[in-house]
Amino acid sequence: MDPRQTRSRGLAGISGTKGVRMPPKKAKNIKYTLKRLWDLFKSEKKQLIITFLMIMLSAVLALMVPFLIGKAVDTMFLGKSLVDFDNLKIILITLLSIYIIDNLLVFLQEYLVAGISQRLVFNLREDLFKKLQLLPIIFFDKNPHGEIMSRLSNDIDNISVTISQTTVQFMSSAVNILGSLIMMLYLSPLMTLASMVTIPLVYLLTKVIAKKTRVLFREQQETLGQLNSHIEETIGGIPVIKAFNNEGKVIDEFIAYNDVLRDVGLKAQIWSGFIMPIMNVINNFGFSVIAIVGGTMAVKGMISVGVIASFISYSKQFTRPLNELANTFNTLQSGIAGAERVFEILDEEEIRKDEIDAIEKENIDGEVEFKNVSFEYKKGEPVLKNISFKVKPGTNIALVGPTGAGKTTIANILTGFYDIVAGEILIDEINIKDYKKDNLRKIFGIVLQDTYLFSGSILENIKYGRLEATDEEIKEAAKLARADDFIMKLSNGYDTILNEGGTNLSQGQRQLLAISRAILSNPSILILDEATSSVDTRTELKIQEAMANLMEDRTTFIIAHRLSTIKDADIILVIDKGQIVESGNHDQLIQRKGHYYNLYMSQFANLEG
Ligand SMILES: Nc1ncnc2c1ncn2[C@@H]1O[C@H](COP(=O)(O)OP(=O)(O)OP(=O)(O)O)[C@@H](O)[C@H]1O
Repeated sequence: MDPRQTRSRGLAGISGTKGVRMPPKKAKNIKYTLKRLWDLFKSEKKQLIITFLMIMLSAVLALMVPFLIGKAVDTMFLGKSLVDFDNLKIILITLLSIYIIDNLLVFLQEYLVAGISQRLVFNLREDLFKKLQLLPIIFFDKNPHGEIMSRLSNDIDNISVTISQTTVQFMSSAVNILGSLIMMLYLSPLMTLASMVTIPLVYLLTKVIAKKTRVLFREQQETLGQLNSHIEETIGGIPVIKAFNNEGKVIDEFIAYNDVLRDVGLKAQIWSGFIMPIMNVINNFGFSVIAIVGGTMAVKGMISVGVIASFISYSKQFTRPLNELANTFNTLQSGIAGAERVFEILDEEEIRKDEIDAIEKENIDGEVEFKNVSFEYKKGEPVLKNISFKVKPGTNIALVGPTGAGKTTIANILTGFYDIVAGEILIDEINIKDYKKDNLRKIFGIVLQDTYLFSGSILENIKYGRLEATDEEIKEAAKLARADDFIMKLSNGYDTILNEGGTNLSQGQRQLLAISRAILSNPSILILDEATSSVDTRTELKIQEAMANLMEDRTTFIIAHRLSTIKDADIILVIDKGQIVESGNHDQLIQRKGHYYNLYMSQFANLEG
């Protein structure tokens, strides 16, 4: 069976090149990929050696078959009218035993290789998933999530199929080719020479087709990744798609990706499908040459008919693995394409490891200083320029400024989620780079506008703030966060199961849970992204009370949208185009009649009672 057909289930067999954005094709380093794949096999050395020994035994048995067939034929051509039945009986029983043992060995080989392949991809899958946890957030900004998932599922699947189908194939083909060649040479060097005429043809054909299919298989996997990320994005954005009546648009986009996938898939299959028919033609040509040479030799009395029969069998045993190897090469191309994509992620740069002398500080006061900090998400596109400020522990800092100014970015780099390009960020006079990563994470509590909640109970979701917290501590935190009221009104209370993303709660409720989480984690520095969307006044009041509880005695950065929050802040940093354009408290800034004054007049003045 063609191994590629087993893989073409579901979406995994589609692709093409028109209409849809395709990444530029780079010439990949096949040797490097093969070496990495080979390294994976090292842990399975013992099993591989056992498999190889079985394959050798299988091959020796298989090599005896044509020889015995030749002998059986010759029992009938003894020059007398009688057939040598005694001898024939022994030969036939031997042949039967060989067939049985050979098939048993084949079964055992398959069994062993299935184990090897499953263990290898099990490890690879685990390595890849662990790697994802070690990658910086910027990696996930750059790579669509559906595409990453595609590598974890489809590409790993491809590698698994390739390993299980090619390992035995390569070993047995090599042994069989060598063995039959020896037997052919032993039977008739002249006929062996004649049967070799086709080998350069086979070599050329494999090379040309493999080159073509490797590119196509890679293209196919890439398009599949794009299709998956389109699906993922579409499912995630269903409410928006429906609200704006954009079903037709996303369907059209899907069809475009699907078209491309079908075209590339088709091309890959057609090219790899060329191999077998062309091989058959070449083989038949080879057999004709052998028949002519062998026939002539038999007529001249140089060899017996039995030898010709044996020879033809051996030459079949010689060309069959050669054909299979050519075919396996295609499966290998698809596996290599998958492996390249998996290794690409495994080779991504991880978040820096803790230095040996990384600092661990138990009690953080919460003093924060930015010294000439610059930052860019994309090289050459600065988002923050030369930011400097210093705040004492317990200060309440409001970040204000037009949309896109860089307020969220300041929070992002403070937590160490992104590495800065220049300058220093200090917490309690220690550079955040010098802290142990775990320590740094514990310093911060973050409450974003759009809280991420996982599928699971409310209790588990709050517990995310501090995994070792007891149920009592969790409930205490929820009470302080004013979330307890609404939780108790739910039919299952704290055990209520949330959907992925917490979509069965209101936005206000989600934010109260986020505050509960932050209270539970008891951080030294808080980062709050105030919600812009309006919630009902009662919930709003609760959120404000909860936030006030949370902010008490902590250094707090608030990406502020409400006038009351801004007015209460100890310091307002006015950010514009990635720079601090003004700082001070509300009264000072109003008096200055600068940026803040203008912002205040345009956004808030009419709100004041
Ligand atoms: N993950 C990212 N990758 C690349 N660019 C980004 C990323 N996040 C933000 N930016 C860019 O950085 C700039 C600052 O964005 P930031 O989110 O910090 O603004 P903001 O002041 O918080 O805006 P808002 O008030 O709308 O939330 C914007 O131009 C934005 O396009």
